[in-house]
Amino acid sequence: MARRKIVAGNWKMNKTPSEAVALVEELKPLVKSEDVDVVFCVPAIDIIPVVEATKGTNIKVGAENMYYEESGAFTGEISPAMLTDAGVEYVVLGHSERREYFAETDETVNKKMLKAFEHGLTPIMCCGETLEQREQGVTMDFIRQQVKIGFLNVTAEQAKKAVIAYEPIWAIGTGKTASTAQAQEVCADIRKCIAEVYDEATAAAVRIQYGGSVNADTAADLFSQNDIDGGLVGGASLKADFGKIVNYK
Ligand SMILES: O=C[C@H](O)COP(=O)(O)O
Repeated sequence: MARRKIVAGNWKMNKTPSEAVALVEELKPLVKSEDVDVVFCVPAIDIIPVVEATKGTNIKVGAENMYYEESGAFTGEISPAMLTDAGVEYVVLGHSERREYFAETDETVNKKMLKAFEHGLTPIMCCGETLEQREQGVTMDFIRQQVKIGFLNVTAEQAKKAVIAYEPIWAIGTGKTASTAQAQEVCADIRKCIAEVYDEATAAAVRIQYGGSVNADTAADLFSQNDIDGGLVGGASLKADFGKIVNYK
């Protein structure tokens, strides 16, 4: 069965609540699609107004992070139940910016993955190598480790619903997109890794996005690769171009 494409915008730390609503209103008519799942992953404080503003559209709302505990004395954190209660369906986990600036590790990402599934949230688990790792030829060893630890104790049934975002760190926010061949090669190997950990059926079901300077000019080539099922888009998700990326065909 063909995998359904999924194009998600990661707004990162951009847009106040009122700006968020204005952006949703601008993008709403542009991101209509019958064939593509469209997700807006927004800052925590924007979630409630964005859920409200996207009602009745094809747009799903995602969070950019969450904590792995149910509730309690974890000042500043957001629980999975808070997200689901607010109408969130997706959650970005282990973005490289969180790994770099907020000390996220493969182990904490794994805890978050398990908790997200427990609450019926769909994780978009990010992985990707640095430029140094690519130059040293250890890209796949590194990514395989991120994927294997991230999916530890995740069942095959859960894994089938997961989204993995391959984001080479050197391509994020740099304007330097990975070539379609580079992106396809890594996404295919991630799928192979999932097949080794689980089975072919699970590997065939999991959706793998590419992320890193995706724009309206590069989306069509990238998203038409065999193992690339859409994109996780940063900068270009904050402008009208996002509509062109969703409707890349
Ligand atoms: O999550 C999105 C990625 O970090 C890509 O960001 P970018 O499209 O601005 O390069």
